[in-house]
Amino acid sequence: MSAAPAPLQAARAHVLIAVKDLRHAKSRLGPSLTADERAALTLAMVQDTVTAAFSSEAVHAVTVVTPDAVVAAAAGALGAAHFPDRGGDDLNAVLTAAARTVLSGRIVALQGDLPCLSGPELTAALAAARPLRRAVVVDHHGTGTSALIAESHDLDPRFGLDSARRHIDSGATALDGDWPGLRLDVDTPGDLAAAIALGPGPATTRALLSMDHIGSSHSR
Ligand SMILES: Nc1nc2c(ncn2[C@@H]2O[C@H](COP(=O)(O)OP(=O)(O)OP(=O)(O)O)[C@@H](O)[C@H]2O)c(=O)[nH]1
Ligand SMILES: C=C(OP(=O)(O)O)C(=O)O
Repeated sequence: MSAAPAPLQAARAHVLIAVKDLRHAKSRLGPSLTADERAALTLAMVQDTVTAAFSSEAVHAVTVVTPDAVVAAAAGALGAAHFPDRGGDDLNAVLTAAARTVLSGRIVALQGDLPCLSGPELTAALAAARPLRRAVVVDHHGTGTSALIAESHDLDPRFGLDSARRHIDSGATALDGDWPGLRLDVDTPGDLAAAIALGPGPATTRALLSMDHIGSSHSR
């Protein structure tokens, strides 16, 4: 990625993607996958999410917030920076700390399990959020958060149960764009089936193809 001139770079967003230790991630996919498959799929979805984020012209940097060296290395190979999470803090505390290390500008706290995300979707969401102090992209279930967008000092992340409601109740405006890939976070076997139907990115497609009991002939 070539460096943008400073004013343009300042107008673009910094994406933060939190990912927990791969051994513990995506436990709700547990019944249909082995532990190794779950880790491989989690990593592949992070890779597709990072790749899609970098393909958005409204993004100038991506940082993964993670204690996992494998995630940090794989995201680093795609150009992402690493903010180490040494444990002891919850997700929202570690996201707040990461956002504060980015001194100014727009932050997108983005889920890392968006295998169908496209760059144009993220560009459109960031454009819709531009006039707003704080904005939320509600996930496909209507209860969770795919993305929280705000200035770095003002992120106030409230991820977790019913986070869409808690972001809205704390002042974030829900964006209403038609962004199926941005909204489709994969936590359950049903979400995974929906992602396979929509068309996951290449890393996720490759991971699924290696799991012949799930299998996928779908790719973008
Ligand atoms: N760095 C970091 N990321 C976290 C932490 N807790 C959760 N996350 C990430 O935040 C996102 C939402 O977290 P969860 O829904 O709790 O976890 P998940 O791995 O997606 O799914 P489940 O294990 O099925 O709950 C996921 O990308 C997680 O990897 C944490 O303590 N530190
Ligand atoms: C933590 C959240 O995500 P998930 O859908 O992975 O539970 C959330 O939506 O706030």
